[in-house]
Amino acid sequence: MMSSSPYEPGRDPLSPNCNLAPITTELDAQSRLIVGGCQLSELAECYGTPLYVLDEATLRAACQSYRGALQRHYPGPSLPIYASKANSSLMMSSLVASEGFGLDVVSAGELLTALKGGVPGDCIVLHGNNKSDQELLLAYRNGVTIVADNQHDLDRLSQLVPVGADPAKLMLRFTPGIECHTHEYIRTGHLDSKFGFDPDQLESVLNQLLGCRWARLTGLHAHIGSQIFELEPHQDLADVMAGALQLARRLGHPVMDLNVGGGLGVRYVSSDDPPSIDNWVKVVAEAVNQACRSRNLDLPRLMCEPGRSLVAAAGVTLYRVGSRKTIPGLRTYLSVDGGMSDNPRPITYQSLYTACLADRPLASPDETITLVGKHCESGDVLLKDLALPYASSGDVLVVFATGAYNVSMSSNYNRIPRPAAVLVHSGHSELVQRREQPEDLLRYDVMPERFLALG
Ligand SMILES: Cc1ncc(COP(=O)(O)O)c(C=O)c1O
Ligand SMILES: N[C@@H](CCCC[NH3+])C(=O)O
Repeated sequence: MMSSSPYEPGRDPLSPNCNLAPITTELDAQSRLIVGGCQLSELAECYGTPLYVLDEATLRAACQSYRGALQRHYPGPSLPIYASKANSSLMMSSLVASEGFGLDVVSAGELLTALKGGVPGDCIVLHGNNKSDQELLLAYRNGVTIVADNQHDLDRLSQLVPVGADPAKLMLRFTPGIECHTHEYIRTGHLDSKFGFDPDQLESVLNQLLGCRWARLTGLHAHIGSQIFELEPHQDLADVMAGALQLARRLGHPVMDLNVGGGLGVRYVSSDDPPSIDNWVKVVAEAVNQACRSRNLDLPRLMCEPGRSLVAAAGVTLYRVGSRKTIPGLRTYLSVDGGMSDNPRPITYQSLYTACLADRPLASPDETITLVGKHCESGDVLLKDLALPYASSGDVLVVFATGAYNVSMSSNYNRIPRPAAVLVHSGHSELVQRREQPEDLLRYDVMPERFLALG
């Protein structure tokens, strides 16, 4: 049996998305795993489990790779924007802002988190295919750019912006009609998508916005999907978007922003081999540059919206091993103290992960187990066919690359409290999200009075 250790020294520290583990991962003298200078099993002891751990150096390395690559490969202005749906918190908002990033939000909750985390309103864009009036107003009042996804957005905004007041800053999202290979739930660029205007509608929407006082069109947006390893669809997108930019300018909109979305994939298992951040940016930047030059267009400000590739590799989740059940000749189930409520990706997208024991990452495996959570659901499987040294109750197990779309998609299924999250850096750990307690889950329950009267 092969060891499934994610400890891969020497992989690309400049492109965290190409690594299984955070870039600061190392072993101590007893071959126990250390991340950000902190021993993982000590973090589990100190903060309890399940525990989300985020490595600050990995987060900053990913941000700096995007920024550096945009500056190197794109001759015009640029602004990377963090897609905060991947992992939204006050700390993340503050960290990406300090790295010169803007931020993309899709709800009032994410928007408040960005603003309170210190991201200036004019560096935030609001997405969403069904924005509420409250969300539109909160965005408008804070100078946030609103990405109009459909006619409903335009109709509502035209009512909400006070007559004579500053116009809302608007981008138009359209579906570019580009297919890519990823799970069907996370594809967005094909025509049969709930997001964005149909490309055939673009001209009439652009005409509709000409001369309107309540909106100023600043840019165009498209996003083709998530966890994509191919580069060609992004090149095709650049060409489609440059065509749309040409149309908008010809019709009289002095549009300066071109937002090509996110989508760069990450390495979850050793067979995954995504492009590096530098390569992705280079291909996108060159394609936009070339598509604009061939149409004689002044270069727009290039915006991109990475989510997963910025945070996935920075995160690991720590669990404690609990019960085991062996069905002779069939399978051994090993249970941990979390599961589909803290990581719904395996049950939602059949996503694969890599895991090992925190204190024995290099030990030879003794058995192949199925790693399951504690939820009342047979599909609550975190990893199938995981080769591990024999794990006893109480051992700390690490699942890698959980920084993206784990805490942000977590739930309280079975009334299980959400885990705490800590940030690690140079041997220090800081709490960035408190652990929920069972009592917290009752906070919004209301017992109807007539039930109380029944005693
Ligand atoms: C509009 C938009 N921008 C950016 C992203 C971020 O994508 P990713 O996490 O794949 O980089 C998404 C998610 O797919 C999205 O819907
Ligand atoms: N939640 C998805 C990605 C969705 C991207 C948002 N449009 C995932 O975990 O892969």
